Amino acid sequence: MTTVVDSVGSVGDTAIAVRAQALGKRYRSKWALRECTFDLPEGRVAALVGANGAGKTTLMTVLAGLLDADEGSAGAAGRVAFVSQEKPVYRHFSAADMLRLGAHLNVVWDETRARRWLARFEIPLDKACGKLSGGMQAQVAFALAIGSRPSVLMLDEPLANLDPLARREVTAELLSEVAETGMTVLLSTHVVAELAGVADYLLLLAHGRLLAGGDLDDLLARHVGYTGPRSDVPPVRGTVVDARHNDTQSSFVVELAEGQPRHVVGGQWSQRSLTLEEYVLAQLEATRKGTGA
Ligand SMILES: Nc1ncnc2c1ncn2[C@@H]1O[C@H](COP(=O)(O)OP(=O)(O)OP(=O)(O)O)[C@@H](O)[C@H]1O
Repeated sequence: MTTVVDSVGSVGDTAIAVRAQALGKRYRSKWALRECTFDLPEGRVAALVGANGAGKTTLMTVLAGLLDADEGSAGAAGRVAFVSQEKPVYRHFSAADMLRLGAHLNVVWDETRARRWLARFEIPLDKACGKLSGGMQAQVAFALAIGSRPSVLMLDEPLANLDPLARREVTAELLSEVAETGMTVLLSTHVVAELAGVADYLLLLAHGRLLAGGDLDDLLARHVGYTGPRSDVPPVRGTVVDARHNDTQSSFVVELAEGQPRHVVGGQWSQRSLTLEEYVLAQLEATRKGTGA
């Protein structure tokens, strides 16, 4: 069971908002999550990514304390709010009714903040939620979560029902909430490209296991793309995450060892930094081929 306490510990000077230790969850005999260990520092915006069925929803549900773990432990510091994929709202309630419910159910309630979110996205207060679009209903669910002033906000695929403009606006609003309140955000998504510049921490799940986790800048700094003449090996030492070849050309994604500098590569090779999406795709592809970590 997730322990919600004032503090779940710190690493050096950094307070930890969410800690998972060897966390495991199974449905009957099938493990959906296994040996999941990470420390998410406070004030971060963490992207939880992975293929369909990787275990993202299971992880969030366990972290939110709505499902018991079968192995290991999890803890979150302070108040946790969780918005599930279904973005639950009562169909016959208006947004204003939902806010009243939020005020009634939450120990801490910030009406101004919740109303500000609804106003920002022009959600009518008096219309029954059942008559709002899917994206608008999602905004009502977000407003409720924001109004509860969580220390840790977990959102399961928050961008799924939203149009491209709304997705950009929601991520921008989340960032400003983080800046104002210092809360920690964990959000799962398949729209990885849109988290560039938003997420600063990554949790990458594959088949229920944590494939990679950590500070996004660190992860991206240690993974480099190389393109050059057809070759079985890359032009640098390191772990090959992904390799692609055609008759004349080879491309590699290489994980450099910690502290290993990026050397200048020979004339026919070029190197480049990866985008978040390229990094995630390379890792997922490697797992699919069975070459990944
Ligand atoms: N209630 C359940 N009963 C049985 N198996 C389940 C249940 N919920 C999830 N699973 C299984 O657990 C695994 C992880 O599912 P989960 O929903 O956590 O993945 P996900 O990464 O969130 O997937 P998606 O991206 O498709 O939402 C899958 O194999 C899924 O079939």
